[in-house]
Amino acid sequence: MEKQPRLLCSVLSVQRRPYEVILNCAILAWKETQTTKKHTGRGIYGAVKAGSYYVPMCEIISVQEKDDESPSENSGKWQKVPQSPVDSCQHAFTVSYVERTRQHCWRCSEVTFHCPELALCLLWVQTIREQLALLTNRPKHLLVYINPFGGKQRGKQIYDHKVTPIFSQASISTDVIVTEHPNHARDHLKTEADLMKYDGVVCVGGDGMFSEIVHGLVSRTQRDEGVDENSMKDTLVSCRLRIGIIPAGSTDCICYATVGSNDPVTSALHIVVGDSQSMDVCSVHDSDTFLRYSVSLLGYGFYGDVLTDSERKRWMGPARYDISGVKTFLSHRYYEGTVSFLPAEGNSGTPRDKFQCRSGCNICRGSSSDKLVSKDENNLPDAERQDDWTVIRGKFLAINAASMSCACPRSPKGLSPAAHLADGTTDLILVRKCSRLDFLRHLLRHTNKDDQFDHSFVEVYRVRQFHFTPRYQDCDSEVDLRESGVGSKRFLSQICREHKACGCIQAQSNWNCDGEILPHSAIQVRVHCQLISLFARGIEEQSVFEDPYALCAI
Ligand SMILES: Nc1ncnc2c1ncn2[C@@H]1O[C@H](COP(=O)(O)OP(=O)(O)OP(=O)(O)O)[C@@H](O)[C@H]1O
Repeated sequence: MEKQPRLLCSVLSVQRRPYEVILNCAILAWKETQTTKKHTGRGIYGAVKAGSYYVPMCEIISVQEKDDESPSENSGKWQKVPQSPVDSCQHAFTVSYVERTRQHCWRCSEVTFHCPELALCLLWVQTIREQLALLTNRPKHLLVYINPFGGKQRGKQIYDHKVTPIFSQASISTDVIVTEHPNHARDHLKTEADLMKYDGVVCVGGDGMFSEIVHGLVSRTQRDEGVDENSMKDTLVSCRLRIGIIPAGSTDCICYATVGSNDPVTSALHIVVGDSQSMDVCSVHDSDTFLRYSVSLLGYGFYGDVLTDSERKRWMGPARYDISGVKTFLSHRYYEGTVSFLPAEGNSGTPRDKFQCRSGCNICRGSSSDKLVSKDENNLPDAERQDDWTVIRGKFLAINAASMSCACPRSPKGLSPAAHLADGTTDLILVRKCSRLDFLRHLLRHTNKDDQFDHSFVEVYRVRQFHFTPRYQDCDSEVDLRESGVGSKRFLSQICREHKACGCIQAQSNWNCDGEILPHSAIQVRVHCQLISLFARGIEEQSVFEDPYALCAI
């Protein structure tokens, strides 16, 4: 970090002890002037030095003058007579800032500085406010959608009690819409919302609610920019507004991946400080028809079947996922088809890398130029591009595309631990037909720390685009069928598809698209690099901070 010139330096008191307080445009630091052996201060930013503390300017939430606490006003009680100049500091200001606690959670903390004179107190308040005003990435006006029925139906309560006080402390104004039906937020964003008024859109709910916001905002942006969503070849335009998620759902997978926890206060603070985390979005098409966007997981076979079955058991509540999971596992259905994909080349790493996507990830940072690359790809003749495609045919128990690790408390490392949030790729995981025991071994790897992909029947590829065609929609395979004399089998499975009640094995599954059923088998998927941006900063590593005093030019 570069040394910054001091803006202010004074001796002020904190909890009746004198501190040298320094402000520059990057940090506010305070160091005890008389450290005693007994007192071992804890740096707010981790262990700095005993009695030394600092907060980066970008993590200060607000500064307020504190009411005068002169002894004469506290009448009727015994008062301590001021012994030293520190005791006589009657003017004070309070700085609210972000403090890190356990498991990537943030809290709003405060420190009050007492000043000997009013003029000095006002100077500190004014100077800190001027510095905060220079942080132009902070939102001032937000559009908020609350799903009152997400998760445990506590969305409104969470917003009113935990988020509103933080937004008002940071002087953020809001327009709040409590949704009245599914897709209310999506449709409002798509057609009605006056987006120019806002610096961001916030959803209070779970992953389903976030998906609504993504669909509304991305579709609206393409419409405003004259981009045809139905055309696979068109490069989509990135959204101007950042999205904030206040977790109030049942899984909150996106919050875990982008913030590291599902704590509403932490998410509110990431919004207040104006964090920014880009994210890739996959568009899913069936020929020239746009179907959906996906940001986390596209799953065919096992995960498609679990979701389809669990939807029929909604009345069971969250237990339905476990019951459908066991049922689907026991049915051990596999699906035939053709997967073709365009592998990611360049510096994109591999799905088997040991390092994970974390705050400030170099691979994601280096990928921002991929937006331009993918534009150029559009200009290549089709024949040239097809040479780069890889085609795999087979029988699969599961075909998954993870655009992020998909880590959550149930699967601490996720489906693809090394997947990146914003590198313009998705990790395509093919689980070929194997025994039930082997498939169980594979599923168990989602819950432990062993290599997910270290099985002979599992293949993984980092890709920019992929297509899937189920066998009976695949023209080539008709030839295979005739040759192998199983035409009657095809005829039967067609009957079964049309008459599901017969209970025999279905030839096709559905796609699970970020937890929503996509009733299509043949799809074409393209990753759009960094199409959206969230009020988040990725999962932070524990870092060693420098001595703040070394950062202030004397
Ligand atoms: N007012 C509403 N009434 C009924 N459904 C709604 C309403 N508003 C939004 N929804 C729908 O509720 C669905 C689920 O919401 P949400 O994602 O907030 O919670 P969840 O499903 O419990 O959490 P998660 O998606 O994390 O598992 C969303 O797909 C959304 O479209």
